[in-house]
Amino acid sequence: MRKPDGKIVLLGDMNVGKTSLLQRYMERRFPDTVSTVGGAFYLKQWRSYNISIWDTAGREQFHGLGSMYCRGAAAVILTYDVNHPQSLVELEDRFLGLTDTANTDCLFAIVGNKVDLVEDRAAEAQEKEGHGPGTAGGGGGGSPEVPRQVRPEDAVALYKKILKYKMLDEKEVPAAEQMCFETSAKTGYNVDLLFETLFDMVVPVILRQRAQGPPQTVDISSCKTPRRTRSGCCA
Ligand SMILES: Nc1nc2c(ncn2[C@@H]2O[C@H](COP(=O)(O)OP(=O)(O)OP(=O)(O)O)[C@@H](O)[C@H]2O)c(=O)[nH]1
Ligand SMILES: [Mg+2]
Repeated sequence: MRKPDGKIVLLGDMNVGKTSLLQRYMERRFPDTVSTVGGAFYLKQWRSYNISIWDTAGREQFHGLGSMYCRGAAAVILTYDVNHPQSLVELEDRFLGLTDTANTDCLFAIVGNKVDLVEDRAAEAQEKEGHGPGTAGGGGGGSPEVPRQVRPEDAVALYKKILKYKMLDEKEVPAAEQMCFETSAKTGYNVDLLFETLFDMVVPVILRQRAQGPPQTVDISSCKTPRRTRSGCCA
């Protein structure tokens, strides 16, 4: 198997839908999932590049593994559930520190999943107000207020905090609006957009890394053969 050219890692609290997002993208379906143990990866060929996408466990007991999975990552997808504000807070408190082992030019995407549930609640609220589904788009009072738990602006604020934490200049990295997504693994909403936007962004990172060469490699062919001393040590 050819070594992957780049690595993308999904991080986030348990139950936010990391495995479901990856399965929706790779297998085009929304199967029942079990809580992930450790981690697993898929290989995706994108243009002429092999990209590994790592799914990690959100459960606290596997937390220590996170920084290992992030080692050398070209992009990290920080995932939360739009219906659970605490899952966004956890990204900053618990998961961001794990990305210290990623590449220095690692890209960050912030993904609010399960957006279909927001729409479900909106439909329920609409029904309660006496507008059946048949009246949808019929004007009148318009959509009722959606009982939204996490607003897109909250994700943008986190993205900006990440740039500060990483000491990155806002002008030199993709804009927050480009890197914050709302998705539904259940319906497939924005799932292709998320992964394919990242693949396109990761390719130049891979090319840059190749041009720079592997950072900590010693070229042994350029080393002189050591002279052996009588004691057997090298001089
Ligand atoms: N309604 C809805 N449910 C979802 C969505 N994505 C995932 N789920 C459900 O949420 C639950 C958890 O999904 P997983 O993909 O296993 O979550 P995870 O983040 O991988 O969880 P860990 O592996 O424990 O870290 C499952 O019951 C999924 O069916 C979504 O977009 N919409
Ligand atoms: Mg999982």
